Amino acid sequence: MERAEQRDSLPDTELPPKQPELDARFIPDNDSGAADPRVLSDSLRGPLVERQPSVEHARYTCPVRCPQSAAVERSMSCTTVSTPRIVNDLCVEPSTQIPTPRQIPISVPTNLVLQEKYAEPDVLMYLLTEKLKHTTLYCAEQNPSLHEFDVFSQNKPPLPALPPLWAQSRQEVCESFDWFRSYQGGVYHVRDHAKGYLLSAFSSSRDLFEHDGRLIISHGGGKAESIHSCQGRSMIQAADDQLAQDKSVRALLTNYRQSRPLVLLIDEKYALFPYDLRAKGVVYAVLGLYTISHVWAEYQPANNPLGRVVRYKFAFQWCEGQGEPWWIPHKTEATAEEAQLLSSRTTTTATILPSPRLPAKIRERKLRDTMPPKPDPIYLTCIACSQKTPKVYELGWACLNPNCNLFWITPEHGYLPLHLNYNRAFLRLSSPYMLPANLRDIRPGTPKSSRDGITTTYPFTRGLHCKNCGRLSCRVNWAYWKCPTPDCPTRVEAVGRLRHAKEFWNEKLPVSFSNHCIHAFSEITKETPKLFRHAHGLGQIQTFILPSGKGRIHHIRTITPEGKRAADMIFREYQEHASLGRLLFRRWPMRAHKCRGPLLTNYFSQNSGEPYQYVGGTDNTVPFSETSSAVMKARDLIQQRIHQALGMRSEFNEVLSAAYMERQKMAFHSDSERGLGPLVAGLSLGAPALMHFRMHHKHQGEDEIERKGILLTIVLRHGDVLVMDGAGVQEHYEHTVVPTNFRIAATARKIDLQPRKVKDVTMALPTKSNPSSGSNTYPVYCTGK
Ligand SMILES: O=C(O)CCC(=O)C(=O)O
Repeated sequence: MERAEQRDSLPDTELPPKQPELDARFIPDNDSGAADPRVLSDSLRGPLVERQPSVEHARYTCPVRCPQSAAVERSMSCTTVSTPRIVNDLCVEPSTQIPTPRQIPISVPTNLVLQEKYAEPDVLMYLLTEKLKHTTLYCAEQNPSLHEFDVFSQNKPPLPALPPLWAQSRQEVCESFDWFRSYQGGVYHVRDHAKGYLLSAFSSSRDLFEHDGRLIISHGGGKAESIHSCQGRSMIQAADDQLAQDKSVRALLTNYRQSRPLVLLIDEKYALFPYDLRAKGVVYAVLGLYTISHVWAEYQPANNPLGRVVRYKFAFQWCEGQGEPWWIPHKTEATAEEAQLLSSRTTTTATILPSPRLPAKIRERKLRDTMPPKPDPIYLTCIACSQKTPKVYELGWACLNPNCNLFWITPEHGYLPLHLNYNRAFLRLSSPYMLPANLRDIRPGTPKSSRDGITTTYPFTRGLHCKNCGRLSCRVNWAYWKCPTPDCPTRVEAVGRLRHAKEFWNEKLPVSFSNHCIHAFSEITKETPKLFRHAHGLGQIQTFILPSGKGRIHHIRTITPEGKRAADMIFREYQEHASLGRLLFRRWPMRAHKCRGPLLTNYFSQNSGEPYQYVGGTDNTVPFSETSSAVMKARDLIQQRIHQALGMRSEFNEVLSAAYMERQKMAFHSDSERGLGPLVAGLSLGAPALMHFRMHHKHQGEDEIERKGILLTIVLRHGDVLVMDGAGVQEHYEHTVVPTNFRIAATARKIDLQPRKVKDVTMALPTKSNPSSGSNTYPVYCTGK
């Protein structure tokens, strides 16, 4: 059962999701209690100086001076509940009445650091409630009640109003907001510059949200420790140094050099944002445009053999010209002090108003920070590499160029320690960056009807920005866009003219062959093509034979124009009925995927006849008696062609109709739902498509070519019928269909009508490199016995 979820590949640019980083400061010691040279002491070891581990370096002082101990040795980190644990710089003595521990695996975000990857739920609860009010912990346990702890959101005030741009799923953002179209990475970059940057849970030390969010410091560029799925097994990939030439870092550095603004977004896990987004049902919110005011590199502790990694840090400053950040409540009257500050500022546009909510102490600090800079120079030049580096930390200046021999070394104190405070002068806002007028409004426009009446082009696949509630959403329905926020009335009709098949006759194929291509390693053979006669002329049949009796694939083509007439009429009828609402083409949520929030199929579909669980199940099924006549005509034509060309009688009781707009496709999958008959046949209408076959991921061997390669490609044209003949085709192969333009397909199957029962099956999930990798378990229906 590997299907609907795989049909809809994530965009090819995507990377596996970021995983939380572990903090190497607290890796348990070896049994002897002696310091492990691999583990960082309180000064991070650099590449040049070999330091001998010493007991002194193996001790940490508890910064909150808890009553139990003033200093905790790393060697004390063990798994018993009575032992002190070190959590995010806090020495924590768990309560003695903790009930029997039950070990559960947890994934640890960077701002909650446990010594080991296992902890008892009660200890976690204790830590969370008693010590870590500002921490979000995501517990990857099976028990849904323990699935997510969000202690921080409990302590944040609810978001006072909806943001001007927000969404509930990553797909909603990516499909409707051109500044951020990365499904899994945190940096969206195009042609070497960054357009969008997502702030999420995986923060690192000294990430900051200052000046009410006008200054945000974050580490960017990936390479965090991550968990990868490999043939069903999870494997940890250690964190690695970020390099200036890594794609994301390089793009951000380009923005910095060119003072090119980019958009910052947050999700509801971003702990430094002062409001709880979830209170308003917001999962993603667009903050606005920022420029990068400073870039530097740091050592961060990491769970890798060196115990540390290089991380690039970026200081993002709010661009003036966008008005006041939307999350700052409007202030009615400025105090005399603030009025003075306002008049002293050089900017002519929006100015900083301290939020009325902020306590007086913070207001004072803000005022101090925004005073004109003291003579203290922020940037100094390194004597070794001649690069200018800002004085980032209070302790002293250090070269922060990771390629320099003096990286991370201060002239006065040697290696910088782990615990560092920022130099306050460094945190002052730099001179404001004024946005060019054309950038001041980043809200997407409303979809426009096209002048030529064609509404199947790529821009019409994009989502909607609701002018009423600010929600970004996907286009779910064929006939209209609708804002999904309950009670929001926004609806935009998508009326377009019907398209004729002949408009696609001259579509260019992205391949050099015109009918098919068999890979040399595939062992697939083909029979000599045969002609056959049908009511309106001649057709041709080409049969491909899969090795070891795994099945056959028949490509039935109608070669005379008269033969295409039936297909022309069905194509037209499909479109008419879809625009009249007699055929409800829509996109369906997939049940297993790696993205946050629901993920919709890439194409529109409607199922007719018997329920087909893969795409929408019974929700997406209209009985044949009520379905559009286009569907019934498509089924009849498929059955006729099979009879005329192959001499076989077939009677299909289910038809999945799929409509693809420009750039939409169905990703690799196999039609192996239990209860499906061995014959699956599809009619192609409209633009041509490439249908590729490759080995099923279950049967992929060690051989790289066999594993990755496409073994057979068939060009499907308007009116063609493609028949997959034999259960072995689905068992051993996967297929994908990539249309060149607007296309409709009707795929018919015979579904066993025996009562079905729910059963757990493991199905694969799409990834960038292998759309069928990974696994996940969810209930599907299958035949009884
Ligand atoms: O012809 C198409 O569009 C692909 C249909 C298909 O692969 C399916 O429905 O399983």
